[in-house]
Amino acid sequence: MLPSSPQLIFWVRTGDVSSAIRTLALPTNVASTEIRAALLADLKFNPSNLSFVVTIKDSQQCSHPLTSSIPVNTEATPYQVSVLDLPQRDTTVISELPAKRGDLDDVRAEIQALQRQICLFKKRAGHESEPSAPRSALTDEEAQEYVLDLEMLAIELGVTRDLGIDLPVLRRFLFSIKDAFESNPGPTHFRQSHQMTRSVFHVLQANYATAKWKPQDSLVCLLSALTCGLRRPSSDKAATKAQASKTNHYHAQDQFSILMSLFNNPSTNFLAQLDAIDFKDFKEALKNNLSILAAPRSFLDIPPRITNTSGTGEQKQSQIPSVSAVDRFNASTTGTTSQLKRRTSWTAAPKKVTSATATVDKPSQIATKDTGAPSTAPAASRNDKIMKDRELAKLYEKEGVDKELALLIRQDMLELAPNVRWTDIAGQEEAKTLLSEALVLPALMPDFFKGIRRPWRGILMTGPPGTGKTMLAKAVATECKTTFFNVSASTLASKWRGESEKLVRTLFTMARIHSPSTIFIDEIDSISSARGGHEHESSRRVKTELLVQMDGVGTSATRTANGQEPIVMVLAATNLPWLLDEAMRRRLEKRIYIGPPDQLAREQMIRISLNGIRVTEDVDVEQIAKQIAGFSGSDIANLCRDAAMMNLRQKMRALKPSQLHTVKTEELDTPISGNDFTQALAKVQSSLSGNDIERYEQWLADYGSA
Ligand SMILES: Nc1ncnc2c1ncn2[C@@H]1O[C@H](COP(=O)(O)OP(=O)(O)OP(=O)(O)O)[C@@H](O)[C@H]1O
Repeated sequence: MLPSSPQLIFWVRTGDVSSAIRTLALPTNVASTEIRAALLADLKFNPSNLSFVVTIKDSQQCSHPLTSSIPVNTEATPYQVSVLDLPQRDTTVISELPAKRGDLDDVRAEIQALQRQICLFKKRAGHESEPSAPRSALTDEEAQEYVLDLEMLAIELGVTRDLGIDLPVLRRFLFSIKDAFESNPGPTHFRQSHQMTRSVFHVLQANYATAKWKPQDSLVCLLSALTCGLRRPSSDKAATKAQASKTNHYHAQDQFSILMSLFNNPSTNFLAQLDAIDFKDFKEALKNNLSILAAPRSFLDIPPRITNTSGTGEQKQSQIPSVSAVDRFNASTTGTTSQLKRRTSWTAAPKKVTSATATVDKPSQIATKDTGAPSTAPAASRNDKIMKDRELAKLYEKEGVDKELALLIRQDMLELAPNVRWTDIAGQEEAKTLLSEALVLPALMPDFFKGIRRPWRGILMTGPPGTGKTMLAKAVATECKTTFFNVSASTLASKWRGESEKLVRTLFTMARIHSPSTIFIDEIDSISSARGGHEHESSRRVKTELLVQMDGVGTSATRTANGQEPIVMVLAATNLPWLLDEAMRRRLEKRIYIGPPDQLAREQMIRISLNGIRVTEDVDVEQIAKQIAGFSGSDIANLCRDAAMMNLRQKMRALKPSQLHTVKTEELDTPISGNDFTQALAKVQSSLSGNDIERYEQWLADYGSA
């Protein structure tokens, strides 16, 4: 049975499964790299033989206390000790013991820290187990995450494929279980059930081949673990009545009837096979669910053989899962309100239908209706996206990416389509060539770009404000088809204080996963100015983490799907290069100057700015460009904007307020004239000074590398 109160679960993960099994005296058929046991949490360090003693009770609490001495002087993979705090859903790795025999004091300190943390966890768990402790409801995002995760487990085991179960059916089922948990508050929560299901999955995966289980057995296993917290109404009639009146009964019916629609023939020999496995928690859960399956008539007031299309009036309603969460989920994966509306109306419809064939849609019907259109193409593309998301989620999990931070990074920093092309940028030819070479060639010839030819770890773009540094970074991402992470260093240091180092780590891990990627760090000076006594401790730590991560770029052990080293280019920009400290400067190996545009680039810029706008013949672009020598790119953009508005402003000024509403666009949309430019030129000044430029040139002469 699932624990009714929060518990600590102690995991010992080792690289060598057999040695862990030996060491912990666990049953040998638990052939998983993750060995689970309820924690008695006696962890003592024995300095005389450099070992720690862990005493573990099995999950039935105290039937087989296991005491074992685990050597910490192993040369093997380090032991990783985690505490899983069930109500919190997170597994917290609280310590990683040294892999090699180190300094005795280090090991002792490590163990002591571990003990302190276990105490803390215990206290917290004790506190949270008080009956009055409120249980936080699942957010939509969490629910989506769990459901996606569970779908992935089912897919990974191959059961969906082997049983031909449509994903929409499975998803509706999973959401209905989640809903049932929420409206049927019991000792167990959906979060715990999800965690339980994961544990079951690991055992299933390890035994799948050897035990020769049928796919439906595995799926029953997973679903049983998931639903075991949902108790069927007690045999006590009064209690049953009370429960039914609270609609618990119907929620249980929901999950049961869908389960039945998936498995009309639950395996009969399954329990016998299961006896070979010492995994009491889920065996108990499974028994509960199989007994429900075996007694449909007593539990549900419906005919014994339930198919997707059977049922009567009220049962029909009860069998329709609560799909609001499904809709929200699907909407969030496809992102269109109209589709959401269509689906909502579809899901609401069966309640009104009285025909005996309208209870639960067949998988094929659901697949079609779910897209809101008869065509299968949108469904295919959405499925592609879901599969892609799933693969990504798997990779994130494999690489230990914190899900919440990943979400924040995706929301705040990941720009999917910057949509700036090289041709949108006037001049800066050298920078364009250098940037595309630095990124494109290593991707094309990874074998060549090794050793001394390894790609640049980082490139610094420096120059006065408004000269196109940000545009260049975006164009790199568009033209070189890389994933683009746009990070403002000052935001990183301020907004994320406390979490910033972790954020930096997560950012780089994600960049490797999404390789080839560009991480653009604007205003790098704000995070990496030369160390001074006044430097904030947390900024210093963020900077250090950034340096560490940049060192890892190009030397990562993480490989892409095709076995290549991930390509992550750090592109930094600053208007104040002289503030950069030496450590950062060294890592930004290529340092290039993005200066104000020359005559040709200014002409180009004017043409780009006026693209699609009518101009009169007296506009002499070459002449204007000469007049604005020393202007930055953004100054030129402002000039053109001003010139384009000049005529309009004058016309608007001549109109009375009442005429403003009736004036036609064509009347205002007149071509830009040479005179407009003359007037605009009188107003717009260059934002750059000669001294500034000299300072950049001096810095580039000292430290530049392009
Ligand atoms: N070379 C250029 N080609 C076309 N437009 C440019 C160019 N340089 C600057 N601009 C214009 O100036 C605006 C600002 O450019 P951008 O933000 O890339 O400059 P920046 O060098 O990153 O400035 P800052 O250092 O202030 O962040 C752009 O939106 C664009 O309109």
